[in-house]
Amino acid sequence: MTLTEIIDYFKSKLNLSKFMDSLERKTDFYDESENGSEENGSVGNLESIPYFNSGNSDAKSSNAGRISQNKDEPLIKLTNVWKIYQMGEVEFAALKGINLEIYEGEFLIILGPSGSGKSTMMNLLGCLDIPSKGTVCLNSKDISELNESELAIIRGKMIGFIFQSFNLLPTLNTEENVLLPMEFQEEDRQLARKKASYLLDIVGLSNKRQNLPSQLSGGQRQRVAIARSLAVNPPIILADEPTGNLDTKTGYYILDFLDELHTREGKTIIIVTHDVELVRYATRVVYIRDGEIEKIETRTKNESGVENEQGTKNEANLN
Ligand SMILES: Nc1ncnc2c1ncn2[C@@H]1O[C@H](COP(=O)(O)OP(=O)(O)OP(=O)(O)O)[C@@H](O)[C@H]1O
Repeated sequence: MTLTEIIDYFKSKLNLSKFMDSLERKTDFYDESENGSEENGSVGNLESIPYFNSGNSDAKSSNAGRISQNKDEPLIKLTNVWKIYQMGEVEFAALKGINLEIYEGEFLIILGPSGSGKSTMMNLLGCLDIPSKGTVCLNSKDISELNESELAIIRGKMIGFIFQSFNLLPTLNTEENVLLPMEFQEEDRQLARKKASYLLDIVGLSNKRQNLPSQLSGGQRQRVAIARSLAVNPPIILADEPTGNLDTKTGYYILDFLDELHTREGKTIIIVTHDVELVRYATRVVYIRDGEIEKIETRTKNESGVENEQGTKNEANLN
């Protein structure tokens, strides 16, 4: 296949109208599952299972995946956060006194050059690491006070990760990679398979369920990673350079996809990137440099004009 053919293939598979249709079919899917479960009696109480139980095609108004009791409380709050790496005798401060509040429903881009501390920040936001100083609160819980298994549970339920390198398990096929987080959450196997099948349909990979990651293109791997990140219906999607290893066109399909998740599903999307082009998707952009926040801008999506935190309309400095 030539590159153009691959892109055309993605276009046909990952088109937004199909995605919309899939979302709208969500209720039907759920109803079918529920009926099925009644017939065979093998599936548990579906009302307790997120993602497919909105019962309303307007997922945003359905509280699907909602975690904050109070929408005015930040979902994630960083207070005077420092991350200091120890290299023998030498200390290096990768983050220096970061204060940031992230609210449910934001599409936040954390933008900075190489070495500015983006991945360090992502690790803290995703509860993959704890700060050296200061506090990171997720849904008003200080993550430093949680033990490793509590952190793992919180991560599993609340955050879907999309990594630049996809982080798929090479020995598992497409479907098994998507099933993995559901297995960690000990979901019913039969329902998990239905969800995996549905998610692979959404991302246009139903015909690749048996393929190993090595038998997929970069864009397809990233779509598996997205399906996997959605498996447990996390309210937050955290992506580290999600388009970093993709060609431009495929990258935009992935971003449009995340954009739909934000708009249609009300997901909180957080992307760390060095790519200034991505700010067009953001409702807020946090610029970081040398471990510090340089400035924060509030944006109206898809407009070049932006507002800063004080509400003053500026032109974004895109350089
Ligand atoms: N484990 C570590 N030990 C020591 N220094 C580290 C460690 N991890 C990161 N650093 C340093 O912290 C700084 C920030 O690193 P980080 O990976 O967060 O940057 P980044 O903005 O994600 O960079 P890139 O875009 O190149 O991935 C860098 O100077 C890096 O060298």
